[in-house]
Amino acid sequence: MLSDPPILSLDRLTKTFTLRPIFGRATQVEALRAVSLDLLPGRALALVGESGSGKSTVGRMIVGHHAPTSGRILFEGRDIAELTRRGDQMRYRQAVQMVFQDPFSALNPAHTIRHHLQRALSLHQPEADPETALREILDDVDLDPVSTPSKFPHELSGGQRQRVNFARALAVRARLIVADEPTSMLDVSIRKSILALMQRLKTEHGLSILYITHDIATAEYLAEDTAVMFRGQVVEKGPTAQVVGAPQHGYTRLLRAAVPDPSIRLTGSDAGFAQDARQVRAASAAAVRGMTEVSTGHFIADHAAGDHATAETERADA
Ligand SMILES: Nc1ncnc2c1ncn2[C@@H]1O[C@H](COP(=O)(O)OP(=O)(O)OP(=O)(O)O)[C@@H](O)[C@H]1O
Repeated sequence: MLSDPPILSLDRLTKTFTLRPIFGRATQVEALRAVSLDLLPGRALALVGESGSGKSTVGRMIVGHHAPTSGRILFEGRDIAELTRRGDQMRYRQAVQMVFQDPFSALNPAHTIRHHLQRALSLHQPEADPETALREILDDVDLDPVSTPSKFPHELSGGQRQRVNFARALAVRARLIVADEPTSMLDVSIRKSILALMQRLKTEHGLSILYITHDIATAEYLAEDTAVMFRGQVVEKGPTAQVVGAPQHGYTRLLRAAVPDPSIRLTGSDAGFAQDARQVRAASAAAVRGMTEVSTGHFIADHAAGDHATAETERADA
């Protein structure tokens, strides 16, 4: 599996937003700075980082909501900017589906679940018997195939609505799901079951998943590979076991330390740790010049400036 070519690659993807206030001068936000990532078929890649690190911008660019300022998005080796034929664009839009944080946002409150799914099924699986296909797809996402079709979105729980969103991706025969914080608006008690559903879609349906999250602990559950973002750059990436289990970049260690895991001990006083955290963040925000492979497939960023501060902090943490 490791030798399979990526289903999706980001090649030095950069996005600068220009903010034009009514008064005052326009300002620029560098949301993404030369992000390069590979997602392998049938696997999950967790894109982890704090709020504002650029994760959602990556997801939105993959599904075409924003055009890159520079860099490329390759789907099965083809630059999506070069998909100029309408048929190719439609196939891409079908193959890559997004599931959002708010399970309500993609559902029309005026329509039943049957309407949402059967429309997708009739367009993308015209050969299938509509009722059988509907039942199977609801079954696939653990929704009751008898009672669910006639319900409206507001009659379902948040977790059930999110299941409908995944069912819709199955209905259009998606190959890649971009799941942007798909559990963060759900009750803690059902988050794990949605992660389990995604795990099953990956293993049983061969779907590839870009799992966007601020919660590094959940990456371990779902994703074979993890990339950590900070201030629009990837600072560490590789197999989740290494990136989350044995992080090498100062920022990832900081993110990991914020996980309430009793096996992680912070040395020194809280004040000392906060001081270190500031140093690590300052160093990690510096431009990434390249990546160093610290073990097979596991890379950490080399920063243009501030490397010294990062190294010092890591020694202090060790
Ligand atoms: N449409 C936009 N116009 C201007 N700035 C934007 C736009 N979208 C995102 N940004 C800015 O880009 C940066 C990255 O935002 P993004 O939403 O990608 O981060 P994130 O890691 O997904 O955070 P969150 O988890 O809070 O959504 C932020 O500084 C944000 O304010």
